[in-house]
Amino acid sequence: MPVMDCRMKTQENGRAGKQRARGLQCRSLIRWLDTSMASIKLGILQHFDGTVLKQLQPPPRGPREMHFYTQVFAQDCTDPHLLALQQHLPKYYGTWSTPDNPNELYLKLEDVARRFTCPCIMDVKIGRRSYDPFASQDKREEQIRKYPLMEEIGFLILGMRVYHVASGSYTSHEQFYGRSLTKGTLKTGLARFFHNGEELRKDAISSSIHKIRNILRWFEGQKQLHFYASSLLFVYEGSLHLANAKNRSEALTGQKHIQAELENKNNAHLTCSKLKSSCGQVNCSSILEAIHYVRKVNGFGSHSLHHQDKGMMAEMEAKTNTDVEDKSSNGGKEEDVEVRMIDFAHVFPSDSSDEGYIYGLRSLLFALEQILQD
Ligand SMILES: Nc1ncnc2c1ncn2[C@@H]1O[C@H](COP(=O)(O)OP(=O)(O)OP(=O)(O)O)[C@@H](O)[C@H]1O
Ligand SMILES: O=P(O)(O)O[C@@H]1[C@H](O)[C@H](O)[C@@H](OP(=O)(O)O)[C@H](OP(=O)(O)O)[C@H]1O
Repeated sequence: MPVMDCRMKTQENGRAGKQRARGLQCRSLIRWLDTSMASIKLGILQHFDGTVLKQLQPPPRGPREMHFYTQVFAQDCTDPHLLALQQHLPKYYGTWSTPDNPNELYLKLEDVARRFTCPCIMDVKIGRRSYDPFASQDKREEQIRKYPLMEEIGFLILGMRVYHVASGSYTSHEQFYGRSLTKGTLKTGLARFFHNGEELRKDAISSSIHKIRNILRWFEGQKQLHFYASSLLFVYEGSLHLANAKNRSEALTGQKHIQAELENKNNAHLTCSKLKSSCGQVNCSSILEAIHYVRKVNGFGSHSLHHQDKGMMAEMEAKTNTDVEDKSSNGGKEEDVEVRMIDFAHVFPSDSSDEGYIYGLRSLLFALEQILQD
């Protein structure tokens, strides 16, 4: 995989174009991996300590998202709804920046795909409207034009990447794929995410349904927040033999790996160890193929992160233990899949149920249940 020094080799409307627009400039410490996935909406900066970095968007979006994560993961948070919401989000480890540009902030988040060896990933925007109540008329029209069926269907596939077992490679679909789906083709379009070229991964569908139902329950029980243009991130293990045997052993080795990385925090020569260790097969690269890398060097990004890293280790440990316990109590099904809420640039306080998001979740559930039945 050729590594290019920050040459944005992608379409301007893709992820890299956006990052550039947001001012992510070439620095000797940040590299861009050349990849055919570049135009697909499945990318984010990754830190070598196992977290991902989401650059703060320009105001009001970025500060709003940061405020949301800060509120939900506040140490003194006692709000039962917010506490219950934590399990459905990537964990938040505060903000991050480089010493040479302390004003350029990133949200430091748990990498939801990290524990998977051959992660199949799908990003689905949820809700009947993908613009918030304060959006300009132009913005509304632009969003509606992109997917006029959003109101009726309640969700939109923004991108997916599926591991095909026979070829040992991935197939990808970018945003235009989701936008092309109609009520008539929606189920087939969605089912493609769960088809590995040989069989439909009904286990992954069932686990996803279970997780979506939990998120739906949270939404049905709360009246304080409304989410617009927010997504669900789906991840399941694409490698079949790993999917069966993975949880117990890999959770433990993954934990050891993170520990080793954190211990080597000041090692200037740390390279793509995650890539090598998490994905042994040549064609079986992880989400890392579609993302930027942050190379760790002395002092790079280590300021004010020490306690967060420790916190992360403790949480990883707890998570690992939970994984093992959950696996023994339910056969491991739900733990084979991640369904997490992401992208909170348009979350607003309210005093009513979020009917738009609830509609989207029910619609998505209905489609997945239909796929299983069919
Ligand atoms: N915590 C995470 N773990 C793993 N991958 C993530 C995580 N958060 C985001 N991603 C990946 O990064 C992509 C972009 O994330 P996100 O939607 O939050 O960014 P964004 O810039 O707000 O996107 P947009 O505004 O275009 O919808 C997601 O589609 C997903 O593939
Ligand atoms: O999928 P695409 O075609 O890339 O479209 C983008 C997508 O709808 C984002 O969700 C939206 O950001 P918000 O949800 O934050 O509005 C962005 O708005 P923008 O063009 O105003 O950045 C759109 O361009």
